[in-house]
Amino acid sequence: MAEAKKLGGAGLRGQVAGETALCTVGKTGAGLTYRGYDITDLAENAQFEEVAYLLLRGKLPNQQELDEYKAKLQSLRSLPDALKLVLEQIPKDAHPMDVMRTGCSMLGNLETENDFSEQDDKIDRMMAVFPAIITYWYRFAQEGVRIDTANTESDSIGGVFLELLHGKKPSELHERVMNVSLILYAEHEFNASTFTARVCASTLSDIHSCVTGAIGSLRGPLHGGANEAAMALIQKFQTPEEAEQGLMGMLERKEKIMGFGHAIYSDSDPRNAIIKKWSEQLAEEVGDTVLYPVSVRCEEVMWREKKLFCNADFFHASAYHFMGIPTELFTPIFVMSRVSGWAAHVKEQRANNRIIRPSADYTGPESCEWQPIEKRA
Ligand SMILES: CC(=O)SCCNC(=O)CCNC(=O)[C@H](O)C(C)(C)COP(=O)(O)OP(=O)(O)OC[C@H]1O[C@@H](n2cnc3c(N)ncnc32)[C@H](O)[C@@H]1OP(=O)(O)O
Ligand SMILES: O=C([O-])CC(=O)C(=O)O
Repeated sequence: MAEAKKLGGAGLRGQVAGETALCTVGKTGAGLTYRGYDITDLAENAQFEEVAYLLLRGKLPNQQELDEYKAKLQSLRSLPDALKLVLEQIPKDAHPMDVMRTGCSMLGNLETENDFSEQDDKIDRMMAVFPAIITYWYRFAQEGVRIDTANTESDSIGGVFLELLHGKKPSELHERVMNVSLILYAEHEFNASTFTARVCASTLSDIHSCVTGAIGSLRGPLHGGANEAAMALIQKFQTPEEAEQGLMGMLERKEKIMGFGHAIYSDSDPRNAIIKKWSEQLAEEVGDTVLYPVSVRCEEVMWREKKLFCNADFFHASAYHFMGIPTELFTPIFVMSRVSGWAAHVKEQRANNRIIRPSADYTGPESCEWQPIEKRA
């Protein structure tokens, strides 16, 4: 087992900023658990809804609880007319993460959380309606159609997303891969977007504000946006040899390679092996002879040259692409999943709250003398 990564320096790295019972990340150099369950077991055996229930309600559901939870989510999939109207106003070339942010914020105006006793219902509603928000806007902006988001054959969040996006029930394989992907992305301790949510929660703000802020943090290419950036990278190359040459040049120019490295893991991200396996299977299904081999070569080169490994985002890029998902929708899928983790953290923060307010080392000027405006340079 690898040594734990040496943590220090800027970015609050290595500093404990609170407690959580939700997740461990890289505890022995690798490894990821949600409430004590290993990510590999969850990805192999669970439905995403079971994992969301585990995070949000504190235990794995029994069959009746799972059926009731899924039925509840199914009943909450329709969009309010006022939200549809807002989505229809958003430019067709907007970034879908901005659409998610606006959609979540508008939902908070229409269905405001007035009291924390309402938190579970508000969270269930967000879980149910996020796939509807993004696909309603996308299909309206791209095709001018107004889809009925409440009416689907699929009953899983991943299946509903694919069905609303493509206008037909997905294959079993695609629904399964979406399910695995949503499980892998659901929770990751005090990552940047979750910490954003917790800081917001610590002021006793409402759940929609916490999640809207978290969406903004997830959008950046150093965090969730890396899956889109990884797609842009691998699409540049036609062969593994071209990829090798391209990467060597980027490394020489000291460019960041998106989808590689991690703030906590030292030598692997346990989510990578899982999604890589599914990406390979999807590559076989679509007869791909370019993107998957290019991705594998990128992985080899980065490890050989820099000891940098693929994080969760890298093989998600090819996997999503093989399922016909447009690149700009990759990070919104992360939102559809991570809302479960964010919301679980908000609940945890609220249950034992103190406002999060660290200190800073001051580096500015000392004791300046006041200058009237006419005397200033
Ligand atoms: C789901 C997720 O959010 S996973 C993360 C997704 N983000 C990405 O894939 C973006 C690319 N990766 C990165 O930018 C970084 O690895 C981060 C943001 C994930 C972690 O950042 P840090 O904790 O600061 O990384 P770390 O301390 O390990 O960096 C060590 C060195 O490796 C370099 N490095 C780290 N990742 C990369 C990379 N992907 N490409 C090139 N160089 C890198 C750093 O620049 C640093 O070099 P330096 O010492 O010369 O400055
Ligand atoms: O933990 C992190 O810093 C980033 C990450 O992998 C995640 O949020 O899934």
